[in-house]
Amino acid sequence: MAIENSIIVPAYHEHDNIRPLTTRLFAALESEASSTELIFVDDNSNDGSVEEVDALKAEGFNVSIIVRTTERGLSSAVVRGFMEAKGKYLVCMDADLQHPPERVPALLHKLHSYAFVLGTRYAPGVEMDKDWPLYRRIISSGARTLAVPLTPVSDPMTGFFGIQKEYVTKAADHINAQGFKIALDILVKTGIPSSSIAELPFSFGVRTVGESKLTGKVMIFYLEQLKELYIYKFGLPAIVGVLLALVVLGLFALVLLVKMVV
Ligand SMILES: Nc1nc2c(ncn2[C@@H]2O[C@H](COP(=O)(O)OP(=O)(O)O[C@H]3O[C@H](CO)[C@@H](O)[C@H](O)[C@@H]3O)[C@@H](O)[C@H]2O)c(=O)[nH]1
Ligand SMILES: [Mg+2]
Repeated sequence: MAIENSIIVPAYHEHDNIRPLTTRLFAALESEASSTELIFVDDNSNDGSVEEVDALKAEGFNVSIIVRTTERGLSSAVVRGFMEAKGKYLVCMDADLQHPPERVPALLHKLHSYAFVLGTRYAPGVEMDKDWPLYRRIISSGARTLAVPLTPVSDPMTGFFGIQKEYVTKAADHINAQGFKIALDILVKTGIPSSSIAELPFSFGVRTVGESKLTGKVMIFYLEQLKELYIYKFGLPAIVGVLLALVVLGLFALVLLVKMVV
């Protein structure tokens, strides 16, 4: 059967999550399983992930693994997976089961009618796992606030989303594959209108096996990515103009304050 759907999973040291993700995903897909491929994009983890994928393939699952040896990084791994995908409908999700495979069919269903479907953790009826650490919640909401001027979506930080392949192809030359926030980059660079974007609430789980790869370096990458996206969206002169206006307003307020006090 022709492949309609491609599920792309960036994976680094995720050996223990590969089997549960694959079996849960294909079980959830039911009749759509035969038209779906699952692609892991691994950065030379050397942890038995390749052998696990081979075993799953031998059991009949349509799963493959791309092993990159000269590149590293979440977003560039996703871009690589998108480029290799055969399907018209592309889904990106994490390997660590924080994105429930059982929500993929609903996401694919919406993707038939919308160019972009965003898995959101900020919607009525869904919740963060209570065990998600407070410091991660604070970082996430700060990062989310900084992205507000860039996109109207409720969860620009999400790593769980779907996109029709034609839109990736159009944006391919502009996507910044450096950082962790590929959904945000695609949303800004493709300029997909709000009317073509749907949201799908999901409950964000806690990683139970393996470790998060979020580091200070990743946060710096995020700030650099934001700078690039602001310039991309609003243009450098507009950004400089707003900054200058803020400085002038600040000085004006300071002068008023000094006059009131003196
Ligand atoms: N190939 C590859 N995969 C990577 C790399 N770094 C991380 N990954 C994979 O990318 C996924 C997310 O990485 P985590 O380490 O689990 O990230 P997180 O801190 O839990 O962040 C997640 O939550 C965010 C929301 O707060 C998401 O926005 C983000 O995309 C990610 O899903 C996992 O499948 C992980 O193996 C890398 O350098 N290379
Ligand atoms: Mg994670």
